[in-house]
Amino acid sequence: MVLRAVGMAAVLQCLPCMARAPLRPLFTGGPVVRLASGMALAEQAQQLFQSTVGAVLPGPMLHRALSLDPGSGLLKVRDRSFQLRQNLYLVGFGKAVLGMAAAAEELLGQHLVQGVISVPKGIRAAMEHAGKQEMLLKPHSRVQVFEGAEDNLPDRDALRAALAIRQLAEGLTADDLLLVLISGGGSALLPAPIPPVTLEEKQTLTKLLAARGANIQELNTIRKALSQLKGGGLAQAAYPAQVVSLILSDVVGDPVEVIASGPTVASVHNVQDCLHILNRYGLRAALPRSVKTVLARADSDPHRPHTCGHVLNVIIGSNVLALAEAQRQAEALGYRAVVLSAAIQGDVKSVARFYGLLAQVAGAHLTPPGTGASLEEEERLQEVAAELQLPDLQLKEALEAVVGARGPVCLLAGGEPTVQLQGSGKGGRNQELALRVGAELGRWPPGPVDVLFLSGGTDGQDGPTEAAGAWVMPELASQAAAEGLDVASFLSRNDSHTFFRCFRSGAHLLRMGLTGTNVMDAHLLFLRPR
Ligand SMILES: Nc1ncnc2c1ncn2[C@@H]1O[C@H](COP(=O)(O)OP(=O)(O)OP(=O)(O)O)[C@@H](O)[C@H]1O
Ligand SMILES: O=C(O)[C@H](O)CO
Repeated sequence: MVLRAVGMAAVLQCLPCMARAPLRPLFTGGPVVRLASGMALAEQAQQLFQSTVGAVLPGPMLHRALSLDPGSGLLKVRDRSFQLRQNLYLVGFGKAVLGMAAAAEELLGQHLVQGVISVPKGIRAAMEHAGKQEMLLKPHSRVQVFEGAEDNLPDRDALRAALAIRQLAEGLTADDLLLVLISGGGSALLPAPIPPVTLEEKQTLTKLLAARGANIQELNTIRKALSQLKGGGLAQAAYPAQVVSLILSDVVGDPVEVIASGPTVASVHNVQDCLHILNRYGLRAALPRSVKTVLARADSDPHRPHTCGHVLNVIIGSNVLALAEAQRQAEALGYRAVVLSAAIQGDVKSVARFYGLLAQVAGAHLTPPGTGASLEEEERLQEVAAELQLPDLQLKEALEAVVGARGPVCLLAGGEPTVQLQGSGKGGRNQELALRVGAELGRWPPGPVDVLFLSGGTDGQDGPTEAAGAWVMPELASQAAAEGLDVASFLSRNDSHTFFRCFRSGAHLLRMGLTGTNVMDAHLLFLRPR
């Protein structure tokens, strides 16, 4: 009751501040802690986040992955070469594909005959508005653009795009090379249900599975079984042309068969796998007749599984790559930097607890004996880490590095925690994580170490908000209380964005607009002994 009253007061108090607070650009947030270099810790954190995103922007990624010898027309992709002679075709689907296509056309345009891409509704206008010309195709581009899949759901526009992509692929010959640009969101942007399954039926099934908690592997296994193009179908349609897929990963572990439902990767799943998943989420009994028909047919279909021997699938950007760049930049700024994990998953509350304990334990290693965490906290940290089951976690290595550092430390991680929505507030998983970590950090007595935690979505948009994420320090809860903002109350409503818009007039929000890329989230934890 008390909490609710405080929360309402805070919201009311917030409204005027939201009305008058202008959106602050990145780098102008209220710096509080200064490093020896003179640059504020908050500024460094935001700069590092920008570097993380910068490493996986479409242009730099494409240029790293491809090289063209203009004289001979020889295209090199990794250790493979392809002869270009006006025989190049391009298709693409995903949230980051507009910028990828622009970069590809700039690099290979002289050989490009035709292209078709399927990208999210409104993305061209958003990029134009943000002045990101490098993400836009040139006026006389050979690439036809379809916009669709509003709210990340397959729709009629995306279906039209998928049919145009299929048509282009089916028209190719053995002399042609098909460049396929793939990024997250590609599944919804390439719907081509196998008849008699309809778009509406596929949409309903996808929504039901997602709402009942199916993970992306499960969801995409079902999508593949019901699609003409997913699970290797696109590669099959393009045969006998050579196919090169350039993939920007938005899935932990970069599994090519899962990202955008692997349209150029032969599916290894059978009907039993699908039935198992449908059973698990209580959907088997209520399946539409059309879905049952397609699943029943699948086992005896001579065209499946698709063969993909003519395909080269290449991951050109990922969370791992982005974190590696952030680590390099942090070390250039004088930090001892360690990548903890690129596979952070699990409930946001446990993830926040993990970072809170990590900050305390690492902080203790940086301060004189007796001023920091106890053995008990170290054990709690190990327990929480074990519960999260992060396959690639380098916790021991990170703590050893902290012990050896005796100076500023930056621990980096990435992935995609989940938020179980309970309230009707406005937020995203990054802002919620940051707010929860802020609350955790405030629970410990402050040691002689400055601490800052930042969480940001590399696509620049955290949930349905205009911010990419937020950054926090241990003083957050007490400073918020002084402004009449109760952190727990905002958290109970999943209202992290409203909190950060109010707190210090939005100074802790990361605002960079849509970045044109998407490799999940980045988490940066800075510790600096005073
Ligand atoms: N009020 C809220 N507070 C916290 N998290 C929220 C809130 N509303 C939505 N979300 C979370 O935001 C996520 C959806 O946002 P977003 O589009 O950024 O993620 P996504 O669908 O995983 O796409 P991408 O992988 O491109 O980032 C969901 O995980 C959802 O739980
Ligand atoms: O499109 C999809 O399937 C998801 O974004 C995972 O890549």
